[in-house]
Amino acid sequence: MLKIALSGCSGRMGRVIADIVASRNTMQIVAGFDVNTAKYADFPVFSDPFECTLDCDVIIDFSNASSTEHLLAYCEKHHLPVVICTTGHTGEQLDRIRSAAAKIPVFRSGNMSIGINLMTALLREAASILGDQYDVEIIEKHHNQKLDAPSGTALMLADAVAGALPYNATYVYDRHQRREKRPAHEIGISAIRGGTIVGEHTVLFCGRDEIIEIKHTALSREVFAVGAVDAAAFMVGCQKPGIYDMNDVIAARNIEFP
Ligand SMILES: NC(=O)C1=CN([C@@H]2O[C@H](COP(=O)(O)OP(=O)(O)OC[C@H]3O[C@@H](n4cnc5c(N)ncnc54)[C@H](OP(=O)(O)O)[C@@H]3O)[C@@H](O)[C@H]2O)C=CC1
Ligand SMILES: O=C(O)C1=N[C@H](C(=O)O)C[C@H](O)C1
Repeated sequence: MLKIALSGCSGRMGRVIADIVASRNTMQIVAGFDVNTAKYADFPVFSDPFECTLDCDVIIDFSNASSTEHLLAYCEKHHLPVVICTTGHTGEQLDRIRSAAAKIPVFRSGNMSIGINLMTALLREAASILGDQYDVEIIEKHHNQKLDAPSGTALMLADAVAGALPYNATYVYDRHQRREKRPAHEIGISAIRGGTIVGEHTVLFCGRDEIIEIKHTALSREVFAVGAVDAAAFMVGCQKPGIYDMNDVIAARNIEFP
């Protein structure tokens, strides 16, 4: 039985994860960590991971970027693999994640759905073919409760495109004070917030007289939750310190993207 501790257990994603784990007989949530300790689940919830003395095999984290450093200290102390799904990290927080990966297995992805991870492969292909003849713009849409912008996914998609372009792209998040034509070699990233949109990401390659759009729509939070639970099972199997992402989980299942 896989024993999971769930960070951010009282939040939107935490509650979906708890339902999915409860529906599987190979795993259980033994503890939750959350600043909000209101009772939503049938496992104990701790406001600080260090208060928890229960045994677990892996941590899944959907909380807040400000809690990552403390959570990593706990994982390092107990030598536990961690699946970080939280987004909105600063450069410093990302450095801390990388330094933890020298000691423990760390999984990190801005999006846990198979569809978005396939999309990154399609984007790499498109960017390498279209090169510098097409302007790249990314539009992401999310619910009005989301704290960070742009989304972790939008940054992940931008990185996939940028890595395949023949130039060093600059990311541009805001044009409202600029009074100039759109320079080449930019990737524009726009964030829209409203209502209950689960998550929509569109990447546009805009050329002369034609536009190619590659778009992903998440219709429920389950797509992320299933990916996170699969990643947790994968991380318990892989004992080596290092940084892992959804491509490692997909490869382990023998699914091949181009
Ligand atoms: N990688 C992926 O595929 C996905 C990533 N996400 C990311 O996961 C994170 C959570 O999303 P979501 O569930 O919608 O957000 P919620 O705000 O619904 O849930 C986060 C939970 O964590 C709690 N929390 C806030 N600060 C801390 C802290 N310092 N320590 C412990 N717990 C804390 C919140 O409490 P309170 O409400 O009281 O602040 C809340 O209960 C976000 O960063 C989001 O972008 C979301 C979906 C998919
Ligand atoms: O906060 C969310 O809801 C989501 N966050 C992730 C992100 O920042 O990309 C993933 C997903 O789009 C939902």
